[in-house]
Amino acid sequence: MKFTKMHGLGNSYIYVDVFEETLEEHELPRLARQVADKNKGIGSDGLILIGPSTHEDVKMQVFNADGSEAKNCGNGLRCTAKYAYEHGYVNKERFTIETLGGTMKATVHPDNTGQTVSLVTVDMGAPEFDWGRVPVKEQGEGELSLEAAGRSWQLMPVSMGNPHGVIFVDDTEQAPVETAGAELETHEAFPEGANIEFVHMRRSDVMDFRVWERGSGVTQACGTGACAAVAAAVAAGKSEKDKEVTVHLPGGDLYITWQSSGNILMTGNAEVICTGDYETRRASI
Ligand SMILES: N[C@@H](CCC[C@H](N)C(=O)O)C(=O)O
Repeated sequence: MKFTKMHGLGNSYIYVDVFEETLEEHELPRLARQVADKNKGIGSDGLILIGPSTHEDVKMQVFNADGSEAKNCGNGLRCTAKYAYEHGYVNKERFTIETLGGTMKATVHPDNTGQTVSLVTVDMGAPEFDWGRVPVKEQGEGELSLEAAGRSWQLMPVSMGNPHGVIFVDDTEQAPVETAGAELETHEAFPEGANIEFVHMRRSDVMDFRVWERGSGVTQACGTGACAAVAAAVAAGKSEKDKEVTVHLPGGDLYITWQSSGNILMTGNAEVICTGDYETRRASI
C-alpha cells in the first residue's frame, strides 16, 4: 500500500490515495491501529483516505489511532486539500471535500510556481451548541458541569461535525490534559465520546490551546477543536464574531474567524513528511 505521511501543525496522519489503492472497508479500523503504532507501524495520530466523492470534488475518510472512525478533521482537511490539488484531482483553488460530518470548502494558497501548497483555508461550516447535535446525553445548550480527575469541570459542548467539550482554564500548561481529558472523552454524558479542549484566552484575539483527542489521546493540534474553542469563546463573550483569533497549539498556530454570516474559517499549514510503501499483511495490533 503506497502512503504519504502528512501533518498539519504536528497532527500527523497516514494518507492513502484511494483513487489509486483498493482497501477493504472492514479492514480499515485494524489498518488505522497498525499504521498509527509508532513501534510496530509507521507512527501517526491515525489514518486518512483521500478518494472520489459522488457529489463533491473529493472525499476524506478519517480513522483515529484506536481505529474508530471520525466525522471530521480540520488538520486532515488542509492536508487532503494540499494532496488533491498537488496530485491534480482538482484543477481549481477552491473546491469541496465530503466528510462524514458534512461538506467542507477548501481554498488552497499555492506558491509562486502554482504547483505546491503549504497554506490552506477551510470553511468549516457553522458550530452547533445544541447538546443533541454534539451529542450530549441530556437535552440542553450552554455549559455542562462534569466530574473528572477528582474535580468538577465546566465544559461547553460544541459540534464541528464531530463532538467537542471546551474548557476555559487559567493556564493550559497546568491543565491535566492526560488525566481529566482522558476521563471526559469517555464520560457517560458523551454517548459518542468527545474531544476535550483546554483553552486560555490571553486576549480576545489570542488563545492558548491543548487537546485530548477522542480515539488518539494527546495530539499536537486539533483543527476542529480549535474552531470549537473559538466558537465557545465567542459564545461566552470572551471574543467576537468576525475577529481573527490566533490559536497557539503545541504544534504551531492556526488563524480562525467565526464569521457573522455563520461559518468558521480556519487557516493553517499542511506539510508532507514522507512517502512510502507499507506491507498490509502484518500481524494484528
Ligand atoms: N485531529 C483532528 C480531529 C480528528 C478526529 C477526532 N479525534 C474525533 O474523533 O472526532 C482535527 O484536526 O480536527
